[in-house]
Amino acid sequence: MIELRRASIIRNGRILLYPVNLTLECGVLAMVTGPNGAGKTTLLRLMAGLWRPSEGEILFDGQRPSVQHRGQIGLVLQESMLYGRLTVQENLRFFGGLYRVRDLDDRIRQLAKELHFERRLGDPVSVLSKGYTQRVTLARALLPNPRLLLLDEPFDGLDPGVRGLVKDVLALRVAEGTTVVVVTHDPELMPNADMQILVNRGRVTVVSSETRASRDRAR
Ligand SMILES: Nc1ncnc2c1ncn2[C@@H]1O[C@H](COP(=O)(O)OP(=O)(O)OP(=O)(O)O)[C@@H](O)[C@H]1O
Repeated sequence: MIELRRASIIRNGRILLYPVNLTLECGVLAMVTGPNGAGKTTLLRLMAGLWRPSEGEILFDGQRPSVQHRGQIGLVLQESMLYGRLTVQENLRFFGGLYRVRDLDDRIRQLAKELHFERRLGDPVSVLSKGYTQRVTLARALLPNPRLLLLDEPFDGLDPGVRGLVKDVLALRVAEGTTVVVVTHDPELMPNADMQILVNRGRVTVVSSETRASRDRAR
């Protein structure tokens, strides 16, 4: 699905990510861990196409990234990227419009139900708690049904019940074939990850990897 070929990020003469080779197939759940400042978010930005590789290249389905691929990537960074003065519904309508999501109101209702925030659709985002904001941010990323979902600390600030809910939502997307990459400081939150990626001082290492086929065989 996505392949990084000796892709690196250099900013102001500093290497933030050393050249990395990494391939993520469809329907893989990958967990990215590592200390603060290691380069985890930088890796997400690189995969999302927000930052171009300084060296090397990224391929989507074997092709150079295009505008069409951008629409297939859902990205949740630590800042919510929602408009505080707009309601939850208005925000989702706005982003859904950008992504040209079909049957938008139905899709919004469906995601609000799935992520348990239907009763907050009319509230301005600025009054939401962190846990609700996280869920709405995830819904924004899920609106266009992305094939690649990149999440930076999606469990941060969630109570255990909501963490379980978000995990289920992600597991369902993985089962449907979405490739999901989750940055987390707590590996115990992702015991089902097919792939563990460690980032340390800009160096990316795949610690363990299990293909979908081998995972299915083990069941
Ligand atoms: N826009 C930028 N320009 C230059 N350097 C940056 C930029 N953004 C981040 N960095 C640097 O890149 C390095 C990696 O940062 P990054 O945010 O990827 O780390 P992280 O592993 O996600 O950390 P954390 O766990 O604290 O979120 C840090 O030293 C940071 O200062």
